[in-house]
Parts: sequence; structure tokens; C-alpha cells
Amino acid sequence: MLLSDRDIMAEIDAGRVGLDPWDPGMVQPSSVDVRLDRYFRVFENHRYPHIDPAADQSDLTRVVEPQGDEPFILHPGEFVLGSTYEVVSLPDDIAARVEGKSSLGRLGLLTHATAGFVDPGFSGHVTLELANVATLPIKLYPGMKIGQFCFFRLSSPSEHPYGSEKYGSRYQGQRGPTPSRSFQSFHRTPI
Ligand SMILES: Nc1ccn([C@H]2C[C@H](O)[C@@H](COP(=O)(O)OP(=O)(O)OP(=O)(O)O)O2)c(=O)n1
Repeated sequence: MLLSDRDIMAEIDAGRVGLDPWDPGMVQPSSVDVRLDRYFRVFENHRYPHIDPAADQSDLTRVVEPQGDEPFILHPGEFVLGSTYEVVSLPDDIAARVEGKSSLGRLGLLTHATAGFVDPGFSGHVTLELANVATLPIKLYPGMKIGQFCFFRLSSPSEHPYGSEKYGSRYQGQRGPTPSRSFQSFHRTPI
């Protein structure tokens, strides 16, 4: 079930869902707007001949921080990682999705390429997969509204929420735009 504004507020007031920093003005009818943090990870493609999900390529990306009120310019076709300004924390019976904003989508800005799901139990900044599919560069201002979270109540609490031992939980507690940890516990079924 998708949580309404009043259900979201009740979960926040009960301390079960955390959004830090919290601004009640960000609540929408059944979502909460989130803002863009000031850190980005740009790809250093010259370092590798290919991207390998099985290999530790931690230096494939480099952190860039615009100074003061400077925007980050995202060029057409470019793909960088960003992150939400808010840290989100979910209990074991609520999952979330990060969604784009229509006003930005209409300009050609994508906020996640394929991964919009936030597990029950997750806590951390959410990493944004920012892409410009327009034909002109787009200015990204730290602190601007960049997307929205919507929240879903599970049919029952998760037995092994994100962060518990059972699963990898490779991104629990992540701070800022976090590069892929795909190589950690990379598994391939022989077929
Ligand atoms: N755009 C997104 C989507 C998700 N997450 C966070 C919240 C999720 O709970 C966590 C893990 O997401 P997935 O389960 O989709 O990723 P993996 O399966 O690759 O990671 P893991 O093995 O840790 O489950 O990453 C994020 O930071 N940014």
C-alpha cells in the first residue's frame, strides 16, 4: 500500500521513518520531495578499457564538489552519480522508491537509470544516477529539489531487513554518492 501524506507524517512523528534533515514543507500528497546534495562522482573513463561489475574499480569515479552557489553542469549524454541531501531510514515493514520529478523529467534530466528501490531497513543517503538525455547542458544546483520518495507498507515485516547479516547490504549507512560495490560478493551462476 502506498502511504498517503498523513500516513507518512504519522510514520515520521513516530520516529519509524527518518528523513534527516527533515522539512515538513517537502511533503507531497503521497510522497516527500528530496534535495540534491553538493557531492558528485564523475567517471574517469580513461583509467579502464571497460567497466567490469566483477572487478574492484573503485577509482573509476572521482568526487567533485561545486564551490559555494556554483551549479554542477551535466552535459548531454553524461552520466554521473549524485546523492540526496537527506539521509533516509526505513523500518522493517516499509520500503520506498526514489522517483524523479516531472518538472525535471520534462527538461531531460533522469535521476535514476534503473535502480529506484530502497529496501526496508535501509539507512543512508540515496545515490542518484543522474543522466542528461536533452541536447543542451543542464545546471544542477546543490540544494534544489531533485526527486521524491514514496513509501510502501509491506504485507508483513521483512524477516531479514536490509542491514541484517543475511544479505549483502553493501550500501547500508552509505554517505554521499557511493560507487558500485558490485564486485563485493560478485556471484555468477555457471550456465
Ligand atoms: N538509486 C538508489 C537505489 C537504491 N539505493 C540504496 C537503497 C537500497 O536499499 C540499496 C540496495 O539497493 P539494491 O538492492 O537495488 O542493490 P544491490 O542488490 O546491488 O545491493 P545489495 O547487494 O546491497 O542489496 O541501495 C540507493 O542508494 N540509490
